[in-house]
Amino acid sequence: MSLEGQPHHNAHLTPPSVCRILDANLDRAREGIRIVEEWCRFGLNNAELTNTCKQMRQELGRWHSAQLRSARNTPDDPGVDLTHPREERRENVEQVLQANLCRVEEALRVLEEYGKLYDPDLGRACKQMRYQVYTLESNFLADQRQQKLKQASLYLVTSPSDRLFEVVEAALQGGLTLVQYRDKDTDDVTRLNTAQKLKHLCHDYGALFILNDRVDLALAIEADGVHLGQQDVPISFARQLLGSQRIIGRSTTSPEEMRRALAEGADYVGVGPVYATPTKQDKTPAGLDYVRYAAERCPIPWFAIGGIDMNTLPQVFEGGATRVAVVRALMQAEQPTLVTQYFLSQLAWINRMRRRDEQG
Ligand SMILES: Cc1ncc(COP(=O)(O)OP(=O)(O)O)c(N)n1
Ligand SMILES: Cc1nc(C(=O)O)sc1CCOP(=O)(O)O
Ligand SMILES: [Mg+2]
Repeated sequence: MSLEGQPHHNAHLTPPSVCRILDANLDRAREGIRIVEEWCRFGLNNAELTNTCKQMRQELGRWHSAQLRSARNTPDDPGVDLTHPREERRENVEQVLQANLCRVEEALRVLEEYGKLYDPDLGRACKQMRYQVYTLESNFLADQRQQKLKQASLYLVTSPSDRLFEVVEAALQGGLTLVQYRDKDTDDVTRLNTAQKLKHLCHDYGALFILNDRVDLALAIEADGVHLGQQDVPISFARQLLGSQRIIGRSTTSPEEMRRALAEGADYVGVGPVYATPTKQDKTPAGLDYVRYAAERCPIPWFAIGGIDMNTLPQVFEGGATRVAVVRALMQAEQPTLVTQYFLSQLAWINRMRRRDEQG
């Protein structure tokens, strides 16, 4: 496009069929961006992402000249009635967004290639926008992950079990939104396969999937993040490999460990063990005093962990916890869906109470 906003001087020589392709894909890209923009605005309340979308829509609008619009010939378009059953089913917001980001990327790629026949600047602009969409997609994913982390109040840390998938799925059906795969005793092939399957299961329910200890495997299976203890690799090392888009959690047992985890950029911390637990026998309990400390001082999401079950939950609440992580309470539950629902309802209640107290 020239400085005066006029298309390239060869534009009028562009064949009508190419103009039709450009017209259809300008529409497709703008519609897709609009769908994503609505979520950035109303779902995420994120002004920066909303603005990026808006600017892209406006730029595409500027390219949609009268010449391209007049090439439209909907009655003769054989693609109008073609749909795929997969396009008609969307299970959750993420699927809507994924599908539309994909649609936008494809449309921009088409515009980039055919656009060169209309005006080389259109090809260049669309290439740039395509990269912007990739960046948007990863910022967006990161934002979604952080939102989900903030909203999660119950965290299931798994233990080896013949019912592993059954229990995790039952808990997801009960509303669980955060799962960590933890198996200290198996081999890497099994760990990798299990992690892969669990990730898909969690994502089918819109839940986050975190891997315990292993940054390499988390990267390989594109997990949402990794959980690292004091004896695991440093957060800085994990951050270098995983980037800023993924979640890194850190176990802490004392104010000093919490201070370091915060300074190192952890996204959340484990606070415990609150009580002695057979699941982690070698760790001395930090007790409720440390829970109270976290309640007063921790500015990021923190999960009380260690010996938490339906009986100890009220004391943990009294200590100020609003999020808990459990192993046995769910892994050994006969009815994990019901137990999840019980925990979630208690956590929702305590969170309501805390918010009410904060508001005075
Ligand atoms: C949520 C959460 N908190 C703490 C831990 C414990 O991590 P770590 O100290 O590295 O011990 P292992 O789990 O690796 O035995 C956790 N996994 N999750
Ligand atoms: C894995 C783990 N980490 C802890 C910590 O304090 O860092 S306590 C713990 C085990 C928690 O198991 P349960 O819910 O069965 O008591
Ligand atoms: Mg560990």
